[in-house]
Amino acid sequence: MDLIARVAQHFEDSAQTKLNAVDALSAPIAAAIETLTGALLEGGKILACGNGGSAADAQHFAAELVGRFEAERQELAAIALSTDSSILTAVGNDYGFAHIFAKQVRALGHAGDVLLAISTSGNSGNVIEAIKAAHEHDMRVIALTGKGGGEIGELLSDADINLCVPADRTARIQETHLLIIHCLCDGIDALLLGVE
Ligand SMILES: O=C(CO)[C@@H](O)[C@H](O)[C@H](O)[C@H](O)COP(=O)(O)O
Ligand SMILES: [Zn+2]
Repeated sequence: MDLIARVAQHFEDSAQTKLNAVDALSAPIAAAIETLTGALLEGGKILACGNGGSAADAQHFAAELVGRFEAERQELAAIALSTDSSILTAVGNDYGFAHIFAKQVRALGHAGDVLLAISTSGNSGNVIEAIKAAHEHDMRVIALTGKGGGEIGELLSDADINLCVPADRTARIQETHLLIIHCLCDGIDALLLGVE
C-alpha cells in the first residue's frame, strides 16, 4: 500500500469537499453569524451538542466563545452539552441516551438562546430530541449536518438554519464542520468588534 499517496488523497478530498461547499454555504453561514451575534447581544446564550467528533466540535466552539478565537473581546455565553459526565450518565441511565441533550436544553434554554446542533448524518436521536426541546423553548437552531441533512433537515423550522455540507463521508463532513465553526467565531468577532 502506498501510504503517502493515501495521505495525499485525504488532503485533496478534504480540500475539495470544502471548495464544493463554498457556494452553497457562504450565505447561510453569514446568516448564522448574524443569528448567533444577535442572540449574544440580546443576552442570550449558545448551547452546543453532538456525538463523538461532533461532541468535540461543540466543546471547541464553546471554548472559543467563552475564551477567545483570535481577537481579544468580552467573554461570550456558550455551553457544550457534551461535557458533564454526571449529567450525561444520570440522564442516559435513567431516561435513555436519546435524552442526554434534550434534558439539558430544557434545564438551561430560554427563548432567545440558540442551539448549535451538530450531526454529520443528521440522524442522531439525541440531537433530534435536543432540537425538539429547543423549539419548545422558542430557541432558534443552527444545525451543522451532512449527507443531505437527514431527519434534522426535515425537523428544522423556517427560523432555523441548516448548514448541510454537500458530502457523504463522515470525516470530510466533520472537517468542513470545523471550518464552519471557525467561520462562525471569526464572523461573531468581526460583528462585535466592528472589523471591516
Ligand atoms: O468522529 C467520528 C468519526 O469521524 C465519530 O466519533 C462520530 O462522530 C460518531 O460515530 C458519531 O456518533 C456520529 O454521529 P453523527 O455525526 O451521525 O450525528
Ligand atoms: Zn472524527
